[in-house]
Amino acid sequence: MRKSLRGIWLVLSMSVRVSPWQSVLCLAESLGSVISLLQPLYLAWFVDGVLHHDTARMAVAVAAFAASTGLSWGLGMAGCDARIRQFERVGFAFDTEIARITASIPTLDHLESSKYLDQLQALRDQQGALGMALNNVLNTFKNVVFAGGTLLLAASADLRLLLLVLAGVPGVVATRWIIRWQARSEEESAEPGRLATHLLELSTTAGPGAEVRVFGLREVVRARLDSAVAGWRAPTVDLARRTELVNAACEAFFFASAGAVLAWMVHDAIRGQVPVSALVLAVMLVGRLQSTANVLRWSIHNVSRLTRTTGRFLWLRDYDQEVRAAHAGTQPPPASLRHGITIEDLAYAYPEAAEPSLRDVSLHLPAGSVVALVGENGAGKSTLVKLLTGLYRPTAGRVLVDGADLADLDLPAWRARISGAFQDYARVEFTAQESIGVGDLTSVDDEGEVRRALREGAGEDVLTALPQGLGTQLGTSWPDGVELSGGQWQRLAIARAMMRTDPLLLLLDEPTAALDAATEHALFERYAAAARAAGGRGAVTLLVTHRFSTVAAADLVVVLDAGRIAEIGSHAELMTARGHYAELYELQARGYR
Ligand SMILES: Nc1ncnc2c1ncn2[C@@H]1O[C@H](COP(=O)(O)OP(=O)(O)OP(=O)(O)O)[C@@H](O)[C@H]1O
Repeated sequence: MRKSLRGIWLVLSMSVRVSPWQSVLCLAESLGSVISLLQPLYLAWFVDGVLHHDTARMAVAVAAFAASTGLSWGLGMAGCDARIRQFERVGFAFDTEIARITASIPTLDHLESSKYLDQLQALRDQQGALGMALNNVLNTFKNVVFAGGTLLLAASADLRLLLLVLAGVPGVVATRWIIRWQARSEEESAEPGRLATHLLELSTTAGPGAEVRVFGLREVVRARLDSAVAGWRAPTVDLARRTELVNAACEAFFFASAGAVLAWMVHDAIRGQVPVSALVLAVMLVGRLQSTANVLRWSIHNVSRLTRTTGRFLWLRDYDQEVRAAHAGTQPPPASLRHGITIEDLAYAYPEAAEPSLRDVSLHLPAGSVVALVGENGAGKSTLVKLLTGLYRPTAGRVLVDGADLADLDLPAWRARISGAFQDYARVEFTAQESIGVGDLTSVDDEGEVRRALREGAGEDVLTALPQGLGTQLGTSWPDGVELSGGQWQRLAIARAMMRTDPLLLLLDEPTAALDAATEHALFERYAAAARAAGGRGAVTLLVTHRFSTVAAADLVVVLDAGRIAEIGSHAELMTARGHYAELYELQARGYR
């Protein structure tokens, strides 16, 4: 009940926020429905007037009927129009809010949790449902008012009609079952729905298209897609079948009961114990009571649907607030680093992962240093990089920036002092200038700065592939858009990382994987020289790479193995130690000879 009230409040307050006047106008429909309530009574008056040859009564009945019909129709039209317009606006306002919350959650963990993704999928599957929720609230209000009035009218005609309320009880009970089945069906559909979306992307987008064709995966993907779609639809089909069956049984029971009550009243009318006008009213009210029972069931149904949908929205909002509360740090980052970045007993486990991906990591990255992070695939390098940006919350331990806990720092302010190129770099399909320039929003329109960043990231060659230079639209899915190679996209990502001129931490997570070893080496030496030149700021440069030839230029090499630090020291120290690093280094060096 509390959840339903919270959901109704959420929807109504959003409606008032979107447009207070339209919200009030929406209530006109309910008023029209109250006015139309008394129409059976006017008909009964008319019949009574006919039976008693009372023309005045007949005229009053006709006038009342005509006036109430006209008024309720007019109010109904105005209210319905307002309701439709308003629920569209409210739906749009909720969609915007969902997009805003999803994009602004400060960490990434949620995007890797299946629980979160299932909730989001259910929210997306019910797209528009939050707008419809306003419709449901208004309809429920109208239905409840109408049902109450109908019951009063029925009681005034003949108390036996109230027995039909009991005949509606099985329907109400059945509605509760249907609601439960529906919630289960939505949950069961979420995961196969996500799988179907993923498989559809695999089979219809250009990126994975090559592998799908080369490996002949079309049939495999299609078969899996069929089974995912079947898994996604099965709960809905099953729900529809059960619902129809139960509804038919409830209606049959209601009409059988109504037939019995009416037969009883006809029997009494023949004996003169019930006036004919009351019988006319009763016959008309049976139909109304039946539709009242139905709309009440739908109202219960709608309120529970609304509760579920608003519940998911509120869950998302609460989650956002919870994450924000956990990152409520307000301390500004230092203007420059004097000591460096210290990692203390850091551990991190991905959501729902059985084992932590990093554990017992303690490390000091001195101010002004160039650090190389190496290790085999899955060693935990990218995870460590993301922890330094505050994209994940450590499961244990902490990161200290010149002695200040990262958790106490103002996260957006800290991120404003980081720059980087990441393994999963973004293909920003804007113009080339904007695609690079977004690395520093304050200079996005400054062509000179963008050219400088391109130069520092060794990406000038990319300009030759761009017919309109920096003004070229990127991505062939846009008019006049140009597609780039993987390496060219990556060079733009590196240039983007060069846009910020005063980062305290420069993260380069295999940004050069698509470049040849010599270019990577040259680039890294350039970064290292730039980092040393900017020594006054104490910036730390952290490079993740698999190429040991590049690593030798770093001040410090950190070797990660299965989530732990295996070795640490300068290239020379690690070579002298003749450990795992030296072994891997020589292995690669032999490969190049
Ligand atoms: N989103 C995720 N959810 C669960 N586990 C993950 C996720 N991302 C990475 N992992 C796991 O965490 C471990 C470390 O992954 P990480 O990407 O940090 O390794 P890496 O050293 O950067 O590897 P690579 O050199 O291949 O990029 C791996 O065992 C990986 O399976």
